Amino acid sequence: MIYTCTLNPSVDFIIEMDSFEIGKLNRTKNVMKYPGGKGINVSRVLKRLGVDNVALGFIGGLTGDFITHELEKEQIAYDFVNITGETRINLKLKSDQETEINSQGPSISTEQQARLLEKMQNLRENDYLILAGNIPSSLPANFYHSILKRLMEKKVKIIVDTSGTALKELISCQPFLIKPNHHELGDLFHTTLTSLDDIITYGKQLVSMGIENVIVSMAEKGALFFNKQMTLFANAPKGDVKSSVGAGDSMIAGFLAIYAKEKNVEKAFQYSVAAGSATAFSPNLCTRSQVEQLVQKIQITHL
Ligand SMILES: Nc1ncnc2c1ncn2[C@@H]1O[C@H](COP(=O)(O)OP(=O)(O)OP(=O)(O)O)[C@@H](O)[C@H]1O
Ligand SMILES: O=P(O)(O)OC[C@@]1(O)O[C@H](CO)[C@@H](O)[C@@H]1O
Repeated sequence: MIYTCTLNPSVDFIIEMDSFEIGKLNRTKNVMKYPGGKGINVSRVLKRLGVDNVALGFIGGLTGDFITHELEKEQIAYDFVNITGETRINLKLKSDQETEINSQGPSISTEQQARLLEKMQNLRENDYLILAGNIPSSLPANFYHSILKRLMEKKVKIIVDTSGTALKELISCQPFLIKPNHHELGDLFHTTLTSLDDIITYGKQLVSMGIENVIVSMAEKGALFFNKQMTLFANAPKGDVKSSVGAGDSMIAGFLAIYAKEKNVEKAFQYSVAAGSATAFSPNLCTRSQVEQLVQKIQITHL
């Protein structure tokens, strides 16, 4: 089974405006709200790609009810820990540019933390667990690390999509897959990566440090894939970007949707880039038919 974990889910409130001026009265053209948070996005895209999965994490209040209701409509299984606080609302402003305002989120008690860790004890060998998003400030900074340590010996395949210190300390636990973007890859090594050659050097370094598979996304410049056997480059198709929110999450879902069934990393990587771009070209997350239309446009080059 595939599990996603979202420590700090959100209701993503999307506001479209013809123009947006700070300090002025702005009127909306369109507003939409979606269940969000990185793991929840992965769950939603996986389901659209025909892959059953279970969403884990913390949820609370009326905003939490909205999320579970939407997941039920999409027939996505979940097993959240209920918290007393209210799940956050994140604002995504779309005019000529995209502006995001992500809230801090509710605090989570030690008892609630323990309940999530307990649920994770049910995971078994060859299950996949996606840990996606930043760790909220009310949780210990090493919360992901504690999860990985518990699940490593059970041979659960762990996918991590986070950044900064949380990502750095997980490298030694040798996750199955990580997906930094090229800025996050540079941050890991305290540098700024400007050329493809630099990105390749540091991507390969992560594999030599024990990470099985690494995808480095580079927005409209495409993506790179690294493992012990191969280094691949994929172009990103051209299109009209509607919202890049969830593009990275869709890449993870796209990769796993193929890998979990076929164990073919090259095909999984191609599908991953198609899913990322299909989401960038959609107002919210991609659909299966959008991904399948784009996948033929993604060329994979062995480097
Ligand atoms: N402008 C774009 N044109 C085409 N594809 C894009 C564009 N922006 C993003 N993508 C697709 O989405 C993938 C992920 O994008 P990006 O590198 O921005 O990831 P990210 O920083 O994790 O994204 P996010 O945090 O917005 O989810 C890219 O590899 C590409 O396939
Ligand atoms: O505040 P975090 O946890 O870093 O990011 C949360 C978030 O921006 O990430 C998702 C897109 O990847 C959105 O659905 C959500 O609002």
